[in-house]
Formats: sequence, C-alpha cells, structure tokens
Amino acid sequence: MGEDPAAPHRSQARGRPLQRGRQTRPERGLGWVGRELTVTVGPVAHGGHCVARAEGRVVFVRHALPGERVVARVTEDRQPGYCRADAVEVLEAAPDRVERPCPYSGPGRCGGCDWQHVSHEGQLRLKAGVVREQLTRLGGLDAADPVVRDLAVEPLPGGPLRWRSRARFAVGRDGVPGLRRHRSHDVVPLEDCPITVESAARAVLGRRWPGAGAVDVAVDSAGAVTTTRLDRRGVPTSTRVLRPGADVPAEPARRAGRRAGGRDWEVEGTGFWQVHESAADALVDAVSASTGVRAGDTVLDLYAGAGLFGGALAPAAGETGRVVCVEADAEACAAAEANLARLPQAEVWQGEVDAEGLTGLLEELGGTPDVVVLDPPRAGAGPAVCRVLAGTRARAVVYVACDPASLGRDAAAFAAAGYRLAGLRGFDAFPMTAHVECVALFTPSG
Ligand SMILES: C[S@@+](CC[C@H](N)C(=O)[O-])C[C@H]1O[C@@H](n2cnc3c(N)ncnc32)[C@H](O)[C@@H]1O
Repeated sequence: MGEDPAAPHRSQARGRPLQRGRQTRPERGLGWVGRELTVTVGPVAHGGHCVARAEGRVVFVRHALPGERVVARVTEDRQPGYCRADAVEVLEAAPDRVERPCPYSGPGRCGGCDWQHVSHEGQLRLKAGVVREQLTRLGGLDAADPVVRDLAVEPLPGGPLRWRSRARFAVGRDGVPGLRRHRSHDVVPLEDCPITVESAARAVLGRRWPGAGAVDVAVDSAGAVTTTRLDRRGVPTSTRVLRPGADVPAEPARRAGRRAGGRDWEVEGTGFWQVHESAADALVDAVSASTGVRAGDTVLDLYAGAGLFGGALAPAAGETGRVVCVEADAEACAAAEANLARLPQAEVWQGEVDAEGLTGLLEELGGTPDVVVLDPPRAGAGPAVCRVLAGTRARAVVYVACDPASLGRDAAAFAAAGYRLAGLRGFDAFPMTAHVECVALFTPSG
C-alpha cells in the first residue's frame, strides 16, 4: 500500500542523542518562515507539491497547481537550497482548480489530502505526470517511449470521495479525534473525513476517545466496522466490531472478510489490504492480464500479504502449475494459508524477500519461474532483488508499485539486468492525495 496519508509526520529528530527539554531543530535555512512570496508555479513533484523559484531558491508550494500565479507563505525553511510554502492567495488560477469539497482542507489545516483543490481529472493528469517524471529521471527511460508517454492513470469506481475503507485517526490530548496538520504533530479535530467511507468516519469522528493516542478503523466487505483503540505509543489496547443492523459493538473475529477477483479473502485485522474499497479488485484484474499465466506455469508471488495475487493466478496455472507466495509477516502467512487452502498448486513460504533468500528459494524450486509478481512496500524491492529476479529470465515480471520513485529506481535496475518495461498502468487508488498505484510489466529484452 502507499504511505498512509493519515499517518503522522515522522519525527526528524530521530537518531540524535537524548537531551533534556524540548529541542528545536537546527535551522540551516535563511529564516524565511512567514515571508510571503509572489511566484509562478512550476511542475508538480513527487509528494504532491509544485516547484517554484524565488530569489534563486526552490520553493515547494502546496495547495497550488502548475501554471498558477500565487502568493506563497513560507511554512518551513531548514535547508539553504529550498524552503516549503503554502499558496495562501491565488492570483491566476489554473483551469483544474476547484472548490475544495472538504471543509477541513486548505493551507495550515488538515494534512491528510494534497489535492482537494484539484478536479479529479486534473489529479489523474498530475499523477501520470509524476510517474512519467520518476521513470525518466530515476529509471533512465525514454520519455518518448510509448509505454511511458501514453500512461493514463485510471480512476477506480466510486469517485474521489468516500473511498477509504481503512484509516488511522489521531487523538488529541483532549480526547478529540482528527488528522495531523501537514508536517506537524498537531491534531486537527474533525467531525467528518469526506474521503473515508461514511460508516467508518461516523464510528470514530465526532465523539471522544479519552486516553487514546489514535484509533484505527476498517470496514469489511460485509459492512462491519472494526475500531481499534491505540495508546500513545501506538500499541492496540482494545478492538470492537459493529456489524450492520446491530446496535451494540461485539468482540471482533480474528480476521476480516474482503472481496476481490470474484472471491472472498481472509485478512488479519492489522494485516495489509488495499485501503481503497475497489483497489484490490482492479489490481487483481491488471496483474492477471499482465502476467498471462498459462497451465503448468511456475509463479512467484513476492511480498504476498494474504496471498491475493498468488490466489488469483493459481486457477490459471492449474493443477500442473505451482504458485509460491513469499511473505515476511507470520500472521499474513497464516491468512494466506487459509486463503489458498483449496488451491493445491499454491504454497506459502514465510521469510524476507532479499537477494540471498530469493537465491535459496530459486535453488529449492529447481527451475526458473515463468512468471513473477512482486508488490513490495514503499521502499521498493531494491537493485539486488531486481538483479536476482532478472537472472531467472522469467517470461514476465509484474511489479505492483505504490511509490513511483521506487518503481523508477527498480526499473533502472531491471533495465541494467536485461529487462525492459513492456507495459504500464496507473490506478487512482488514493484520490485527493498525491499517491498512485502502478502495475508495470517487465519482460526480457531482445
Ligand atoms: C504492499 S503489501 C502487498 C500485499 C499483497 N500483495 C496484497 O496486495 O494484498 C507488502 C507486503 O510485503 C510484506 N513485506 C514487507 N517487506 C518484506 C520483505 N522484505 N520480505 C517479504 N515480505 C515483506 C508486508 O508484510 C506486506 O504484507
């Protein structure tokens, strides 16, 4: 999954020795915080802000759009080369600018969404531009290559609001839930979050959670809403589930039910599942179409979670095929075993996907895989894993990526090891945010 837009900003102070009292960060900027700059906004960058320039410095501007002329107020200035700013006044608006549908978003307000001020079509275009830029700049791919040039990010069913089936809301010291201000620990109190499925938002927001540090909420395919209270260290302390039609919450089942690819899946309460209600379904379709799995194929599903892609591809591999799902997390492996129980050709291996483990796994398989699917976390698979995978000469390597920068770096590693990008689709699995999910097909060159 992509970085959780609701997650708190990670402390920059990590790794420094403990010191008594509250420490301010070393400022290496030029003291511009609070200054208002009139700038012409340039292209969008990875992360959702736009790039502008003022007095020889780069200014990363939020709440703006490429081509706009805005007054940008500097919010952070810690580096000599650049500072961060919010567009607080729009002097010349871009055609894609719209009224924000969420009353909590805007400069200095809730930090959950990046692009509430952008039309949905405009968001799709911006995301495609970011993916193209990362693939050319970090991946070394040719911008004129039709696979890159013609990328269009596809919307998922349901529109840009009420898509979020899982969320983590922060709770302030006063017990009021909300989301964090951008790059801050402050909690902005919320009565609603319009990108979250209504029953989930209602279960958490507009009520008090005294003593909690955060509340996780998830809605399963049957409409049951599970809330998990976490303490200030992020440790879950209690979980309740409210089933549709029930008046009182009950103890939760260990696993939630999810639906994708025409079947049901069990997922651990805290285990990975796509946040967007329709994303798992769309990704299963895209992965199935890209892999072209045939009867008798050996398929690797790396970073398999609850076995979503391996389970979806196993019927095509048939009884003479073999599907090996590899996942590090023990609970996810248990869920994958339950999900694959009726597919004798599918098996689950628990362990880290790294170059050494993968080499050992390939030796044990005693042959080359025909098809590899990998869906790594945000940091990507890394060059060493890509090199080992390219060394198999698998017919198709399908890479599901939640971070275009990681995909760009890993695409460069595949290219260096003799694989070319043969197909690419983008999915708007995180509307109103700058995040995007990609499915890339790599095949042996030549
Ligand atoms: C983006 S999720 C994908 C899950 C699954 N493909 C799906 O769509 O439901 C990434 C998964 O990789 C697992 N993971 C993270 N690092 C790993 C590693 N080094 N080796 C194996 N699994 C890892 C996580 O536990 C998580 O389940």
